Amino acid sequence: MSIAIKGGTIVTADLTYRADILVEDGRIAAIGPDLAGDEVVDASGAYVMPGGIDPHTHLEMPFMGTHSSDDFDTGTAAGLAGGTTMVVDFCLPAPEQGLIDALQEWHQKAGKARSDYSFHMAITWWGERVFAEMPKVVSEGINTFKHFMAYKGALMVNDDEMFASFSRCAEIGAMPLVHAENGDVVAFLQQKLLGEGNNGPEAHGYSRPPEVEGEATNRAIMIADQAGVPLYVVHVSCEEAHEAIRRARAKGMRVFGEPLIQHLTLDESEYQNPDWDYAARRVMSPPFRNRKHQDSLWAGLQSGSLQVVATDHCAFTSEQKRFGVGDFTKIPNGTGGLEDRLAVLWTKGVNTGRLTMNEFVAATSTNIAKILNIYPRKGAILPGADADLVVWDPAATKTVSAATQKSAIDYNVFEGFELKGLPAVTLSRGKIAYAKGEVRAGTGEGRFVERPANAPVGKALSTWKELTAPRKVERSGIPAGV
Ligand SMILES: NC(=O)NCCC(=O)O
Ligand SMILES: [Zn+2]
Ligand SMILES: [Zn+2]
Repeated sequence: MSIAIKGGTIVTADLTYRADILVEDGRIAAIGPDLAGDEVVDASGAYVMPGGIDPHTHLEMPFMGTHSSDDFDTGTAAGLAGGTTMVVDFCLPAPEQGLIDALQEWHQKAGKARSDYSFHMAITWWGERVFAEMPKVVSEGINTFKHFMAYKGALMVNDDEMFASFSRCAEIGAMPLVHAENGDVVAFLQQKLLGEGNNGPEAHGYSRPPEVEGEATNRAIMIADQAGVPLYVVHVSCEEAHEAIRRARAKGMRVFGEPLIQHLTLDESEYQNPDWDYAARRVMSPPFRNRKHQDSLWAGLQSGSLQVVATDHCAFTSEQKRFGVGDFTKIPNGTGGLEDRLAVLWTKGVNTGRLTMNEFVAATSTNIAKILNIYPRKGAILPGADADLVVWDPAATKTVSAATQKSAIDYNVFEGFELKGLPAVTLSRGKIAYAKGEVRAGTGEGRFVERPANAPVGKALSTWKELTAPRKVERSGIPAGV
């Protein structure tokens, strides 16, 4: 069965033009005028863009004594309703657990996905087994390895482990990711604040100042450079971290930065709310920052020093957040955003003139497809690409409300936001997955997307590192005794 998307304006990362799209067998079969299909999607007055790719989600994540409440079913339903057609989640091996064993567990969980998905593999401990299994992970279609520099005593890895893992990534054509916060300093500040009686959600922000993020980002960049591998910094929230990335890129280093839609649009005043639940629902790491940091992140997207807008969707209910009453360090860290990422970025970015429509597509889809080495299968509107598309109605409006969301939790951090520009129809591999407010893709219809190793930037960097590696100077006529 074929579908013709007719009358719309195609918006990609580099072009805006009027054309129809014919979709057949899950792929884009043709782009041009007057195309016909078995079914027609009317896109007049709308933009047709590559479906969003969210490279940072935690669905059914085991964390802080509980599991995040959106699983691959509700999480990907929320994504499709918001125009996101692929998520990349994090596979988290338990202490001493093998990577391949953990991967099997994550494949099991993701069997419920309604949209396509992939995984990053987290390095949560270090040893012979992890070293040996990393290439197997790559042969299973995963080319990224995540390192937490925070969450001391849980997910955190130390510098020597990071250097060993980054070096292994360089050997096997993979790319490391980092959650960059100095976990030792955060752990110290948490205890200090608690000791001083500062136990509410606002103390979460005080315990993770921008400096700890900036320091860790600089450190990760240095370690990646010494290991000879590109680096992707997740949830960049502040000028200090952005500055480190900007400086590294200006020196020719291959470093990518990912701000979140939450950090771009919500600020630290949220933690001062007198309602404990309200503030706790917004506890995530890094925490929300002030206006100066938000302006820095927007400028990074505009200038190209930051490339991707993600969500870090890790949704806990109010009841789960209450684990931390009396001790902010026990509030499960994480917020939602999958359903609203595109519409909030459009409203606050495109409608305000901060971003062009093409920059919007780059930041929500195309750039990450290139970084993760799945372009142009994903992130493109080209013949042969997967027909993951969103028909975007720039005139549609809504007020964000937890009461109408697809996510399983009982609140929304964007509650009350007035959005203009919404998905009308989302297609996932050529099928209508969302239309008229209803998710049509069924549980389990999503597919795992394999991501090959040796992405172009990684290959270029290893060529350069090899060319410029230290070489012994061969000398003749060396005087005796020297
Ligand atoms: N970000 C957050 O607070 N929770 C999810 C885990 C992580 O990404 O650090
Ligand atoms: Zn993180
Ligand atoms: Zn995360």
